[in-house]
Amino acid sequence: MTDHDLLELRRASRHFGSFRALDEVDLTVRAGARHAVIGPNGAGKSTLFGLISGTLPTTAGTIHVDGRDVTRLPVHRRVGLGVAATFQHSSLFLRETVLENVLLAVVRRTGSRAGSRDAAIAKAHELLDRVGLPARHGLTAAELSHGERRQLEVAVALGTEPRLLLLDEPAAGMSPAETARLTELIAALPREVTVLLIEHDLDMVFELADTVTVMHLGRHLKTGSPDEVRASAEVQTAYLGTMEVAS
Ligand SMILES: Nc1ncnc2c1ncn2[C@@H]1O[C@H](COP(=O)(O)OP(=O)(O)OP(=O)(O)O)[C@@H](O)[C@H]1O
Repeated sequence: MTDHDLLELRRASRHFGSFRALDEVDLTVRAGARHAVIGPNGAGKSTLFGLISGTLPTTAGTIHVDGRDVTRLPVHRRVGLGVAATFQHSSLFLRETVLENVLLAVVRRTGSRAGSRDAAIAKAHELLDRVGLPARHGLTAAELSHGERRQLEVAVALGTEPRLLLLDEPAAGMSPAETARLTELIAALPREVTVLLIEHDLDMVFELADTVTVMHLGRHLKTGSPDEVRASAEVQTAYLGTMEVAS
């Protein structure tokens, strides 16, 4: 399960006009990894996620998931292959209940076969338990705190039974207590779920990640273990004047 490459980008590029937001990026994510992507603002991290999830077309290069070329597949086909994402801008249905939000994802994955609704509801409750929102199922998503909404987004993403979970700044705007809870939640995910995480909170990154990729100015700068990345002079230089790599 965890001895192969789940995601492979080769020379993946995204240009906006003449601007190279992502420039020939190679990235390999092992199955079962907790792999973080970090880099200063504008490094191309969100663009990279857009290419992997399918919300942004690639200008050049290829993307493979489990050996299959997904470069030109639309988002829903990638979801069907097990790629799920949470984004910086929430995609929750705010007027629906917390349970309905998760249920929609579960049903989208399993289909709405007669007799399967009870199982889907049970699954949705199980996911809400897992993300720490068991008592919130009857509230609308709008009634949740910011941190709880991020937890719900993770439950919605898990509802599609992903093999690859993309988390785009999940701790953005969270209190330290909420970040700690979210970190625990991600750490407790089963290894069948490979996690690719963009995060500015470097404490969270270095606590969770077994592999860290550093992006800079649209290019891949370095991939290594947290210790290798922390010790890298080129990484320190890239961050100079923006933020420090946590020690
Ligand atoms: N639709 C667009 N049109 C033009 N330029 C864009 C577009 N989207 C992103 N960019 C540019 O591409 C570069 C990379 O942006 P991206 O959002 O991927 O960076 P990031 O590393 O995620 O940054 P942050 O940490 O601030 O979220 C930035 O210079 C950004 O201004």
